[in-house]
Amino acid sequence: MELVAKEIEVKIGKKEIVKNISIHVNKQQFVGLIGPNGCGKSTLLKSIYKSLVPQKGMVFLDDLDVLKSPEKKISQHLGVVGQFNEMHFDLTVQQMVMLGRTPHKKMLESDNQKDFDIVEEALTRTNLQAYKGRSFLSLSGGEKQRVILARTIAQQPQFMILDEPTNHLDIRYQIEILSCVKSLNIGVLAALHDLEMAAHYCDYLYAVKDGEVYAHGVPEDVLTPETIEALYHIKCKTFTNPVTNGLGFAYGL
Ligand SMILES: Nc1ncnc2c1ncn2[C@@H]1O[C@H](COP(=O)(O)OP(=O)(O)OP(=O)(O)O)[C@@H](O)[C@H]1O
Repeated sequence: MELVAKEIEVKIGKKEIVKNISIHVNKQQFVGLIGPNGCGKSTLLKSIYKSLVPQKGMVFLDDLDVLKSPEKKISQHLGVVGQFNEMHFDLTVQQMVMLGRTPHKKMLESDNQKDFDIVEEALTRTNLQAYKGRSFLSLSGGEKQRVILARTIAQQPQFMILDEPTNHLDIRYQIEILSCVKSLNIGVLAALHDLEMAAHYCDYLYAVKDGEVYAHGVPEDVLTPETIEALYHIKCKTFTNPVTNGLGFAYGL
């Protein structure tokens, strides 16, 4: 299975936010979207997961036409961890994660042992076992973020879209969450701000600037000082991070 977005265009009012962007995510590939605040990453992701209707373009999961298919059908294959997770009613953490099973169930079908086992595994993967009975609304921002990821894991999608999944998370949890997502071995499309994390976890990157793809390729080819300087209007040097042995970045104005 592959996730393909073709020639997506989004205009809000008179402003062109996404200009003819195409994205390809292969089975089990971790693809990152990078770019400065306001360049259009969230808008592009929203138009791929149907939270927003693009003026032009197509989205396919193999031959499933995402923009024309019912929500439930799409949710059986595609999970989303959005940027804002506000809720107005309260559930326990376990009940929240159980919601991830909904796309696989018939109307009013009750939760069975398999569902409970899947929820347990999702809670374990996200380090949330101890929070099972807690009220979702009482959690911190970072804890809520992990619950939303657990819910999406319980959905068992073949593809996941994540909009800045490490927002709210401390450094350890940023690493844990991205490692957890990577270990799922599914196709991933994630907007990321941390370039070292993007270099470490992504197989392929799209760099977006002013609503257009400025560069794309493997992280070593995209994350050059020249491209980073052009994207963020800063000075940048790259080096080998002595702790991770991966790509490191030094920035300045
Ligand atoms: N509903 C809207 N009405 C007007 N402008 C909008 C709307 N939604 C998004 N925009 C504008 O579109 C541009 C792109 O926003 P978007 O949220 O896609 O950027 P982003 O790359 O995800 O940014 P960030 O890194 O800050 O999350 C911004 O200038 C934003 O103000």
